[in-house]
Amino acid sequence: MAGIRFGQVDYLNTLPVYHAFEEGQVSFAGELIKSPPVLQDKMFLEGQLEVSLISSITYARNTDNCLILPNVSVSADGPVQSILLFSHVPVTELDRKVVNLTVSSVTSRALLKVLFDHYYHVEAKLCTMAPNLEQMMTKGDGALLVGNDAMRAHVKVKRQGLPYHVTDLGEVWKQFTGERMVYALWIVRKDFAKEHPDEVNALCSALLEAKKYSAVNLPALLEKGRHRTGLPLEVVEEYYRIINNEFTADHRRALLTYYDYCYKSGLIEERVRLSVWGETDI
Ligand SMILES: C=C(O[C@@H]1C=C(C(=O)O)C=C[C@H]1O)C(=O)O
Repeated sequence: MAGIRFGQVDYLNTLPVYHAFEEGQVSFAGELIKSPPVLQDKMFLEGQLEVSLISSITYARNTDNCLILPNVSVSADGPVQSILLFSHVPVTELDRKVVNLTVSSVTSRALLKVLFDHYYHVEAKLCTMAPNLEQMMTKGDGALLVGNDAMRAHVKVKRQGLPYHVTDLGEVWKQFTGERMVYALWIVRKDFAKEHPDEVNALCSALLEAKKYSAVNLPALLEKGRHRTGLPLEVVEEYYRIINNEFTADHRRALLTYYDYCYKSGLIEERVRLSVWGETDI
């Protein structure tokens, strides 16, 4: 019996999927391993995890040994509230300015580049930095933050009345393409899936059960999210109305649109096909 090493990104947007596992309400044959998204991508690619939440762009860059698990993603249809560009000037004035991008993200860094290239027509100098709003804004004209970091920074900007422009990339992407945005996918290593199809099927069922558990136990999920992030309850509530963990035909079309623009911006080398577990011959 193979123990699945199952990667967990400890962000508010993935908690609706992991909550039931953490509570021991739903189980699978293996263990959860927590880390930030970039490290998670690395661990998965190095073979230290069999299944993981992976940034959408990382899947596109590594399709050879990856299969998407069906029915699950991290996405939002329009404003997402956790992929935020803070800037001293309006985005259209960031041409030739320095924008510091969090090291914690991959998909959103590529999304910003796509929007700069194809929507804003802005050529900024993009640097990467640790996710610290103050330092990022001191050393540059803009700062891209994701996940809990972005949400905490936004609360701080509002509370302290900091004079920053705040741009929600999910909202801009929707204005630009009319599509939702798929930020991350749950992926299994193809070689593992080939050898252990029953375990992978069981995990897919467990993921569906886990999502259902969160939906029917929403108050407990909200409380856990609030406690874990220190964010106000109403912010967590609003966020869970926005974050979507499905993976439908609309999500797939939106994801392929994102990959198309990433390709046009030179961020991926080939056009991408989506290989989904249970639908693709391996
Ligand atoms: C929407 C988000 O999705 C996340 C964004 C990621 C990225 O930009 O690479 C990776 C994992 C996701 O959980 C977010 O964190 O705000």
